[in-house]
Amino acid sequence: MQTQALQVQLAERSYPIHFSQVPEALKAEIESLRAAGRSVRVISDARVLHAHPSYLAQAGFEDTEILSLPAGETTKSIDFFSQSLSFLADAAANRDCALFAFGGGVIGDLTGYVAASYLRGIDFYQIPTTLLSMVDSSVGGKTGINLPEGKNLVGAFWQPKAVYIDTALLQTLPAREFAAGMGEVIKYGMLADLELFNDLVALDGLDANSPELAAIVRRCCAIKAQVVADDEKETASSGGRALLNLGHTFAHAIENVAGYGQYLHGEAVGIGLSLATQLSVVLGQMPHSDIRRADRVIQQFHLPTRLNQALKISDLMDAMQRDKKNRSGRLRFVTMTEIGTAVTTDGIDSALIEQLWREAGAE
Ligand SMILES: NC(=O)c1ccc[n+]([C@@H]2O[C@H](COP(=O)([O-])OP(=O)(O)OC[C@H]3O[C@@H](n4cnc5c(N)ncnc54)[C@H](O)[C@@H]3O)[C@@H](O)[C@H]2O)c1
Ligand SMILES: O=C(O)C(=O)C[C@@H](O)[C@H](O)[C@H](O)COP(=O)(O)O
Ligand SMILES: [Zn+2]
Repeated sequence: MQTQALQVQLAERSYPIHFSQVPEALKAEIESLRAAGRSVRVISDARVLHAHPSYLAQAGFEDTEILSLPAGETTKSIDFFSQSLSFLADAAANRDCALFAFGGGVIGDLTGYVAASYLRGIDFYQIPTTLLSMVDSSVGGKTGINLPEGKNLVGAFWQPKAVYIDTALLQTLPAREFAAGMGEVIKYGMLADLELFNDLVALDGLDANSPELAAIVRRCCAIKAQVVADDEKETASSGGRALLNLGHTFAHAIENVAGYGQYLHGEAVGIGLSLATQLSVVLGQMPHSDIRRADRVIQQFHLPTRLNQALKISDLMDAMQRDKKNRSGRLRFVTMTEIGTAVTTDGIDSALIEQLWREAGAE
């Protein structure tokens, strides 16, 4: 198994993703920051700190001020953004403050946006603690919070200085959260890596103890690092970073309309991947048999492919109108031409999307 760091290549904003001897590497990082006279602060959530009460101290963070926020999607909000800024301002943190996110995607996205905003930008580091944050959210610098009107509507592209991935932290992750992370793993297979998709199909299951886990996490990070290096701020006129949004036009609408936290992000992505596959089939880009192929793997990892409650189609369509990929008032979707190859697709008839929602259990 490869243990050396991966590099996200972004010229002066390049950074490493560390995978081995993480507590030791973190300790060295903290020592070097402190030796340079810099202050260190951490934002985390109560559940993570409860699950790993001594991890930070062992990784060199003893005597570090830690802001512990409530766990869950509703923490990715203006209120907790404001509270996090006050945490830094109350301590008179300077521009040399290094801010660490210790948690899942909620903490990573929020902390990154706090770092992007405080004093117009301070350094931040990611220590992801969920599968989802290890394979996706800790890499790439999309930071932000939700608004009542839509997911991730406020934020900034702000790259971390380094990412420290320690899969041992996943030992305490609840099974439902592990499954949610698999939503993004399956997404990577479907958008860019048929071999990964087929490897997932062949697995009996996957959990924190599986010998295959470390290589799968690294593979997802490598795909993301490449896509981000090629199109950091999602400005490509087609394809590019937007492809990482496979399934997300549907998923974000579900999360928003059902109420943040009702569906975990990865669960909504499971439904979104199924719908993106159906859309690709209806557009004549993939054979009908791929619907079953996709749904099988999504269900194999304990994720839904249909809604568990009847959301209103009109609300879902409204939420989609606020998707950041849209251009000139027109919806833009990510579809596939085959499993393992994604493309951006514009100009889809909204009646077709409404029909897909209906089949997913909306009304
Ligand atoms: N920035 C990006 O590129 C990107 C990518 C994907 C998802 N996201 C965002 O990430 C968020 C979802 O992240 P998430 O799935 O990590 O959710 P999360 O951060 O809410 O964490 C999930 C739950 O697991 C708990 N937890 C975390 N680590 C634990 C551990 N090791 N042991 C026990 N419990 C633990 C948390 O307290 C929380 O209750 C969404 O807001 C989504 O929009 C962002
Ligand atoms: O990093 C990206 O780019 C992604 O799209 C990764 C997604 O998994 C993630 O959910 C991201 O937060 C979605 O971003 P958004 O721009 O659609 O809000
Ligand atoms: Zn996502």
